Amino acid sequence: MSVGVRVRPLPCREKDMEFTKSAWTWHGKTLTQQIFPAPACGAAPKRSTTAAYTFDNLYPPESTSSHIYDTSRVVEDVLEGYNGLVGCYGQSQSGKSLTIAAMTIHTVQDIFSHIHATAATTEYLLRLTYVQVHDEKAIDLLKTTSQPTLFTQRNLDGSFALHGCTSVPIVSADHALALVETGRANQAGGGPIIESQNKNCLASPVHSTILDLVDLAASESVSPGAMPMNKSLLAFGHIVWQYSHNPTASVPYEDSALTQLLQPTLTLSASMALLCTVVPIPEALDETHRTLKARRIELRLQKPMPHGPSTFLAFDRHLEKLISQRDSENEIEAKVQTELEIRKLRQVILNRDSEMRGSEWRQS
Ligand SMILES: Nc1ncnc2c1ncn2[C@@H]1O[C@H](COP(=O)(O)OP(=O)(O)OP(=O)(O)O)[C@@H](O)[C@H]1O
Repeated sequence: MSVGVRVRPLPCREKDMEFTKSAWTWHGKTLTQQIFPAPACGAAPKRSTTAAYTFDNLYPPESTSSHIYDTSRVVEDVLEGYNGLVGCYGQSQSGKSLTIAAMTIHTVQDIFSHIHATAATTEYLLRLTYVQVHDEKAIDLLKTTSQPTLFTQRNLDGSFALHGCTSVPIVSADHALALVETGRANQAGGGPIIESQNKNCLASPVHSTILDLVDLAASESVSPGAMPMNKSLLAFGHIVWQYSHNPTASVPYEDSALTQLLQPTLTLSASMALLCTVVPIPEALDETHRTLKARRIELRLQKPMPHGPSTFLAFDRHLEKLISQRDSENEIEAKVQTELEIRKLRQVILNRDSEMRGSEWRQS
């Protein structure tokens, strides 16, 4: 997993500019912060100390979002068949939403370029989910009707299944971006589920990969004394900390709604990029110090097992086949039989689009 830091351009406030000149420096992949402890009442000022942090990538204020995207490389891994997670965290107003929005645009554009480039040999079905975690409740941001609140259930194998989550089949990059734009919210995440199969062999396995892009809540919501304490962000941070310090211990996904949702991608077998966003202003020094404690994590990438043929992709393909069979049938009786099969399959697809959709892919 790569951990990168994006330093936001300074807000135009002269006093901050002066302070910052002496408080922050960055060079290569290292950010050095000068810390000025507040003097006790009536006491002489304490001497400042410095703290240096080195990351896989450091993006100074002039870095572009496309450069950040290119260096994170998660989408390349996803297109090779690994699950992936891109998460942004940091203090409020540090650029989390701006960064994740840019990453989303590049991601969907690259996925569709890849789909077009390989369309001769591979068939794809892309679906999009988008969920917000608020007050430990998962809310379906793509649900246009009532009941947007989702619930997770534990499967026998210990994994979590998300029930009733909408996953909309996506036809183009613009379609995906319009959906995300419509539902955008804080502490929200989701992304494409990509199913692919060899076009020339119906019996070949179907590969299914998930990419989650997550805009995490502001890091102040887990600072000492924060009320209410954001349980999901805290649990997410614990898992990341555990991966870097004790990677063989069992992972406490059950601790929060967010970590249950991210179970397929918040794992050492998935490709992960974490981006810490920071604002180099005096008020943010303490918060930034906490944000920057993220450390490099060694992954053990592993592709998810391919599915059998009973997947979304196979349903759609089978429906197309039945329709063309019905249209070319000469016998009226055979036409009716095929029509009945088509209706049955349409019902299955309709059901798939409602209740079980979310849980099916989470179980995969
Ligand atoms: N790299 C950047 N370049 C220019 N402007 C930026 C950059 N990062 C953030 N900003 C600006 O700072 C403001 C806050 O950004 P953004 O909403 O992305 O922060 P956030 O961390 O998601 O905030 P919050 O936690 O409050 O939701 C916005 O006006 C945004 O345009």
